[in-house]
Amino acid sequence: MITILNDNFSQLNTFLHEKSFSKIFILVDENTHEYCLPILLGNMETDLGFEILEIEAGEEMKNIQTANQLWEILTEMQADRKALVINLGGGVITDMGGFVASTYKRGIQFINIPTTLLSMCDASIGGKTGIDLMHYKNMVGTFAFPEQIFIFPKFLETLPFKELRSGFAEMLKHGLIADKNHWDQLIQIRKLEAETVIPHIQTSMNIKQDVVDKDFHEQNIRKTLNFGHTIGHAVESLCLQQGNPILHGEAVAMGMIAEAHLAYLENLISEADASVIIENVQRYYPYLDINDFKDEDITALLLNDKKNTDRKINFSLLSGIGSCTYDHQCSQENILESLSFYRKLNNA
Ligand SMILES: NC(=O)c1ccc[n+]([C@@H]2O[C@H](COP(=O)([O-])OP(=O)(O)OC[C@H]3O[C@@H](n4cnc5c(N)ncnc54)[C@H](O)[C@@H]3O)[C@@H](O)[C@H]2O)c1
Ligand SMILES: O=C(O)C(=O)C[C@@H](O)[C@H](O)[C@H](O)COP(=O)(O)O
Ligand SMILES: [Zn+2]
Repeated sequence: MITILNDNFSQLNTFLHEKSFSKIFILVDENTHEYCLPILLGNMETDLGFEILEIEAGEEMKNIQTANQLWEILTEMQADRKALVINLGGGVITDMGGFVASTYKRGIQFINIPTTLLSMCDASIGGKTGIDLMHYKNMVGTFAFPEQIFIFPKFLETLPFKELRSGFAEMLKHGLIADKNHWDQLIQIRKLEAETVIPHIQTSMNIKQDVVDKDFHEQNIRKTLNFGHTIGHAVESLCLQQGNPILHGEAVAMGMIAEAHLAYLENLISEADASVIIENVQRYYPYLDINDFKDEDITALLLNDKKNTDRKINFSLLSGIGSCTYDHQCSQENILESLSFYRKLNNA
């Protein structure tokens, strides 16, 4: 269940009061420790004891070493099966905290309190938890629902612009795959800031939740939430491998541009729709230089995508603005042409 919190966090307090947890473990990174934890602790009313678990910020921390440290700390602190993990942070924290909680002692309960735009609209919802393996994105993980998701949009007031823009990419994706009206509303936004995006969070969350409700384990329609991610994750992985990580939403924005062109090449959308999508995504995101990446290296990562079957790359591609297909296999020629198209945008 998703709840938008009042200023005094009363719904969270009721939740903590009604359940019989033994202890609370609050997972934060260094930034959510500084900016969000004081707000949570200032409003949280409970007799339960709590501990703060802090990790460094960033995608590079979303790995087995961090998970192992957290499992060890929970063990040393004698967290039992009635302990509650509160994930207070962005997608790295909700992915990591959900993964650690859903595997520790074969699963303890956790809640998500997302603090980035990306985690409010996307990562905190839907129960995908996980960590990266080497530079491969989200290769190890679980499907595990949080007990609750509590949204407090005012957390966005301290979020850096680049992070806000990263989350906006997933919102644009939600519009493109499922709701043209949402897309149309979003592209009216001239200046990305907390104030201009907050009114659109609820719609974006609902789109994600609706898709997940229909297909929790990603057997069919949930694959549409991966639009932009087949190429986007490959590029994000290569940047991670080089020790030069980019933000997830930046990779998704790049991936949506390349995959919009790919949908056109595969005769799924018109050239006019592809142009509208590409031009609008470009308005928000600076060009991401992929010239250092060879086609073979990108293709090798595409061949490891989680949506693949029988060694075939299954794309989730738009069939219009507001609709999306999945399990679409493209010609190798068109895949390479979509990368080449993206590279040329630099000089356009
Ligand atoms: N599970 C899913 O369904 C899902 C969906 C989308 C993305 N993801 C994953 O989410 C991750 C990206 O999430 P993200 O963009 O939230 O990144 P993130 O968790 O790294 O947070 C971004 C940055 O913002 C800081 N921050 C967070 N809240 C803040 C606040 N209120 N004020 C100031 N600083 C704050 C963080 O410390 C961090 O430096 C990726 O690993 C991606 O793969 C998962
Ligand atoms: O929830 C989903 O399903 C998504 O695909 C949402 C994506 O935005 C998100 O990045 C997700 O973590 C990608 O999942 P993956 O299975 O491709 O790793
Ligand atoms: Zn994503």
